[in-house]
Amino acid sequence: MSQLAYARYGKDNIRLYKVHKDEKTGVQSVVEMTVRILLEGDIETSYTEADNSVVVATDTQKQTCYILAKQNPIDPPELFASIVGNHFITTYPHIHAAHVRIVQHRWTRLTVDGKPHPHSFFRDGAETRIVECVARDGTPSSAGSAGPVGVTLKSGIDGLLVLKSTGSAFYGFHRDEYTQLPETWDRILSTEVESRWNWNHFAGGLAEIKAVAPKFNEAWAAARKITLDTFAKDNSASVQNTMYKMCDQILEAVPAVDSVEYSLPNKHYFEIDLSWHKGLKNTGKDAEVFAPQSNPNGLIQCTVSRKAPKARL
Ligand SMILES: O=c1[nH]c(=O)c2[nH]c(=O)[nH]c2[nH]1
Repeated sequence: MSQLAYARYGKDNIRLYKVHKDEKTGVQSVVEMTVRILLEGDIETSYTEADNSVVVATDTQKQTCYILAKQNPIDPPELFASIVGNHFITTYPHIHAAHVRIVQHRWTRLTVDGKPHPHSFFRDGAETRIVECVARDGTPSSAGSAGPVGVTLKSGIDGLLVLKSTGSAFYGFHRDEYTQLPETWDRILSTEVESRWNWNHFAGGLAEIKAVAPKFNEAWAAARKITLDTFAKDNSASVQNTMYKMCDQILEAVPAVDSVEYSLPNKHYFEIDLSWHKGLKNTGKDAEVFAPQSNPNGLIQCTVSRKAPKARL
């Protein structure tokens, strides 16, 4: 008659903050994140037969997250996500996969009287750092997905809002009887960056991830710098071309990453013709006052992977 085709459950929106206190210097460092844990495994009977004996309560998952945060570093978030995921698949024989998503929020150290303040921070924007981790013991779940043993990691950036007031063009695009958009050689370009970089699979699981842990912050810093520098410096022919250049450079900079994804809304700023008012010039090279648009917006996406090596004949 019916069968359970998909089943995952867990705790979402676990808010977590950890402070590191350097007793010698008095300098404190803070990390704040929001965690989602979803478990898969032999949990079908909890849905179909009201059998709660297979349920690791979502409250237990939340408590575990706090305990693991106390016992382990939570930075880099890729490592902490893997520690949490690994815990669930190694502690419970019937749990075969743990999906852990971390959103890390910004707390940037304040500069006061020209010096970094030892314990005060500010939120310098809505940008977040993202980690999506899947830890698997290799056993397929009764109602869920299957995948290789080990840990799969995806890292990224969300909510990084950028704008350039020139240095962007869009011309030469296909024209037909449906086309109204004029070509432009100078436009405003604004987007809210959503990017992801997919790490080579960690078949060695947590031990392998611990061994390369410093790479994750380096990769995040490189991806962020490449994104911002390319956005600023590229004489953009289109969102498509600029985002491809970003992907290409991240693949070059981080050898352990095998693909990079971007999803970029094109946040339009429309020129306003004010010539009806005393002949005011506000279009083309005279454009100064624009109308920012909320929607609709363009949405440009791509995934760029490494070229497969040529097959030998
Ligand atoms: O960079 C752009 N890419 C497009 O595909 C597109 N389409 C559009 O109307 N404006 C733009 N800009």
